[in-house]
Amino acid sequence: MSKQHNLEAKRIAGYAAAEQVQDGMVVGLGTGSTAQYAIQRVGERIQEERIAVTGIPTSYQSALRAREAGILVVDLPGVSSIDLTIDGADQIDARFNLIKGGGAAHTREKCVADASERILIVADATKVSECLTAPVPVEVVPYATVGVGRHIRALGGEPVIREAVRKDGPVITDNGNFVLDCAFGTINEPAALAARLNAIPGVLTCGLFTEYAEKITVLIGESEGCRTLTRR
Ligand SMILES: O=C[C@H](O)[C@H](O)[C@H](O)COP(=O)(O)O
Repeated sequence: MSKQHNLEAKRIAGYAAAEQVQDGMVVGLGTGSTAQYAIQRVGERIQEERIAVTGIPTSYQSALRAREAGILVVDLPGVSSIDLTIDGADQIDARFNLIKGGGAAHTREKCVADASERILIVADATKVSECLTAPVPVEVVPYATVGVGRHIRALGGEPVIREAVRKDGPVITDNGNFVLDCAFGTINEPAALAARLNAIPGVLTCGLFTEYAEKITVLIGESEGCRTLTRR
């Protein structure tokens, strides 16, 4: 898939998800290039249809984009529940386990997912895979980085500290932490791995989302339109 086709697929998925937002909803706003299209389209619908939407951002990126789009933004502690969250993913398996955190936002994304009644995952077709195989982002308290790396190697992973692109040194998350990208090869038991990773002292959250399949709908953008994926 060319970069242009890929962006168009993301736009189609993001826009389709935004159409599911209804007047009066509290909506979780995901992070990343696909979720940004949904934010943009929700903003347009607020202008065009005069619907009332309260947006709950999952990152500074989504808070800023939502503000630009004219969406009223409230932080997560300001609401008791979220009607619908629209978010992207780095990989989606056949059972709707996810790998998230390519944008280092997975901790807040998981908090928002947890508070949500329904979750729309928007992606292009390259994100769909029978099993999870992509590196797992793990948010780590900087003080604990070396020890966490040792635990991850003992679990069979190969951790790499994520480097910033336009700054020397590590990526710093919105929570002030580092991210270790951890390659495990094919992940046969994602829930068990997530539990082990999340139990390491100094780990804030790993990017494996394994507990939300029941409330997830996956929308895949394609040149002919948007396809809803069936969970197996
Ligand atoms: O931390 C970032 C998020 O989990 C993103 O939703 C994920 O990385 C997908 O991003 P994109 O839509 O840009 O591929």
